Amino acid sequence: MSATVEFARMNGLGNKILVVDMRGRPDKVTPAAAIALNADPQTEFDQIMAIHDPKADGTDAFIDILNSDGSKAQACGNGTRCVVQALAAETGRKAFTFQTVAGILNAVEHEDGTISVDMGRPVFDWDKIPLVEEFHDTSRIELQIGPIDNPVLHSPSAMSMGNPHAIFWVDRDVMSYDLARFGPLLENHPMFPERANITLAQVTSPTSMTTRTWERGAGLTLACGSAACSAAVSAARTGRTGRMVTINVASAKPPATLSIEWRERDDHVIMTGPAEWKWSGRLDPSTGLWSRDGTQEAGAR
Ligand SMILES: N[C@@H](CCC[C@H](N)C(=O)O)C(=O)O
Repeated sequence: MSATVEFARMNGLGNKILVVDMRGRPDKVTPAAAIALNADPQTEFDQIMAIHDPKADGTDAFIDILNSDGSKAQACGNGTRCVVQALAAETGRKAFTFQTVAGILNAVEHEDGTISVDMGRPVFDWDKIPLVEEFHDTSRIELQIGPIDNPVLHSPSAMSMGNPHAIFWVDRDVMSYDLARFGPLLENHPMFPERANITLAQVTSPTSMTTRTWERGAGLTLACGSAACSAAVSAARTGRTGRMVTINVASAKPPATLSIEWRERDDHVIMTGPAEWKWSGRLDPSTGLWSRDGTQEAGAR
């Protein structure tokens, strides 16, 4: 293996994250490397968060985000917390400013180890989410799945949290829906020209809800931070909750919650939750060949 970089296998509430240190290099983690890493049970992941040298004044790093199918994502809330934890452990610093293709993100690690990320402002314009069809009100768009006269899921709230989301409101346990079946149909529905992350949300009180997400480019994951933010914003926008909610991410491992505030004063969405380091290794960003620190264990390719 040549030209390797350090990476950490991390857990963002069940979201499987690889944080890859690409600082000081001009190249990128290739889609082929991402697909190869995801094909190995030991390194399979939902997102790669590749840390690059900063491109803009006042930022600490540029973060390139890849889904497990090799496609690019514009935002990843759970992965951003993992990046903060990795850089905080390395530098002793607590506050960071990142740039992604979607804009600037500020984040801070708290004394109790939880991490808050300012995910920026939600976007509701139909052509910026984007949707293929004009909707004056994207808080309830015409889209349904299942029998026409008795749809299983219908009328989602659509928005962008840097990346496209559709939130379907359900009134029973989110685990009781066959999201593995409906997810791919909805992710790739013609309504979403750039595909979409698909979330089921059950509001359980004016300050709490449970979510479950089929992620664009990654499929059924155990948690999705930007989806949790989108569900919180959409719930407040439609009068289902207030602007501060606790999200029980239905499949989170270990069970955990995210706190989301859609801040009134500046319209920004603040997500707070945990991140967990699992193990470290080195990988080749062009091929995905990898090895684990402290063992002879290595990717088979
Ligand atoms: N798991 C992420 C979201 C990942 C990006 C998504 N799959 C996309 O393509 O938009 C999160 O925690 O936000």
